[in-house]
Amino acid sequence: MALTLRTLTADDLAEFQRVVNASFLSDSVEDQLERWRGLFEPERHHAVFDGDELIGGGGIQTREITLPGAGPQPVAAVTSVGVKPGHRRRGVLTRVMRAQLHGLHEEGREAIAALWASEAAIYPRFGYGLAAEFARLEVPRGAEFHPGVSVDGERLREVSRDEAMPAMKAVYDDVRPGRTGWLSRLDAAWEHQFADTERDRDGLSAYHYVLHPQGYAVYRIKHDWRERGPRNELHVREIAARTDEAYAALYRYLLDVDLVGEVKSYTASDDPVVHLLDDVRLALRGRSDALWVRVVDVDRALTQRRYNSDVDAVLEVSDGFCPWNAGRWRFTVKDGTATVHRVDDAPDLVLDVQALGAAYLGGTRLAMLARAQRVSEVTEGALNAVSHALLGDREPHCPEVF
Ligand SMILES: CC(=O)SCCNC(=O)CCNC(=O)[C@H](O)C(C)(C)COP(=O)(O)OP(=O)(O)OC[C@H]1O[C@@H](n2cnc3c(N)ncnc32)[C@H](O)[C@@H]1OP(=O)(O)O
Repeated sequence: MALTLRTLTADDLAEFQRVVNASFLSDSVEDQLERWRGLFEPERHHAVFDGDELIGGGGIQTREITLPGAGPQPVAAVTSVGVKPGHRRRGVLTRVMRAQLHGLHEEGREAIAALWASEAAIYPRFGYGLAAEFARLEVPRGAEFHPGVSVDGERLREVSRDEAMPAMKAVYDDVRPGRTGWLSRLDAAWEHQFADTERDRDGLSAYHYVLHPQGYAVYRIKHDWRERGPRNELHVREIAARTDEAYAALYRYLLDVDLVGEVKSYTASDDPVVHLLDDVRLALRGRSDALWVRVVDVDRALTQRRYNSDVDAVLEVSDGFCPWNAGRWRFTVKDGTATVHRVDDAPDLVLDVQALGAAYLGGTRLAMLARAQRVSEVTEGALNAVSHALLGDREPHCPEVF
């Protein structure tokens, strides 16, 4: 039987979530459904049917993402992608990806899409490039800061979720416009991110909420009591602060919690805590892929962020999945602002749209991608010039999996 694709209605949520949960090898539970409902935009979700049977699909959340120098801008936040076991490798995902990306282009909606990938091999074929990584950090309890660190001496308090939430939202919204990769969060997204049922805890404690007048931290404890003394782990879920002093104060608090052996976090790859420490080697660190970005429309995407330096170069872009992007584009930056026009001129750089997505948030260097044979320089000097223009002041970071 031929497969069909359509957008969803509110009534489809339960079945859609069952299929997506099953695809992730998870059970479906009712309270989870209610949590999803607040984030569910049925008309932005596509599903594929085999006859009457929903066999797979994927969705978009309407969000903003902070871009280098340009603050929050629209992003199609791609989520809940899954295909029923037994119906894989029949092209279901490909149909959903096409409906999403071609739809965004045809309707002139978001100029970029972004996602977290369950497996890194899935999305490059659809033009997604690795734009942001996260760092895994482990710092032993009590690790000292270097002598020049100033913490502001404000009292930090552990409070209830109800007291913490409004303060957290206020801090987050103040900090977000300056943090490349951070997403807008509706109340439903906050509820989802900080849901705290027994199942969400995965054997760890409930969330602890720490407030500072200029910031907050949320953590769980993983118990580990040993004969030689407690080695409990403190897992940081999120930390944000309006000032560097408040950030240091929050970290100092976390590093001094009694009965803890190790403080663990998944954080920005340039989290300053490493350099707050007197002995930087005390911070064990690793990196993994986080946010993948897809440039939907080259011209609209490149003009909606700002740049580090002036440049004028012709980019020859290949794009097998979204052919309207393929061809030569003159990319000119003056005083941080770009203009982008289709041209027939000879190219200075040749690259795939995937490389453009990877470099788009200012973290992944085009010059490095050239060494990985993903970008070719035609005109000497063009590579370093464009690469430098794209770089951001901070590493992009996405503090939530959506
Ligand atoms: C943003 C998110 O939600 S990420 C979550 C993604 N979902 C999951 O990981 C859940 C478990 N996996 C699944 O549900 C499915 O296997 C999916 C969604 C990953 C793929 O769905 P399918 O319908 O089987 O993909 P489809 O048939 O369109 O495959 C397209 C191409 O991608 C390849 N591909 C598909 N899945 C994978 C994978 N996991 N790893 C590598 N390649 C893959 C296929 O081989 C195919 O290649 P081809 O065009 O050269 O033949």
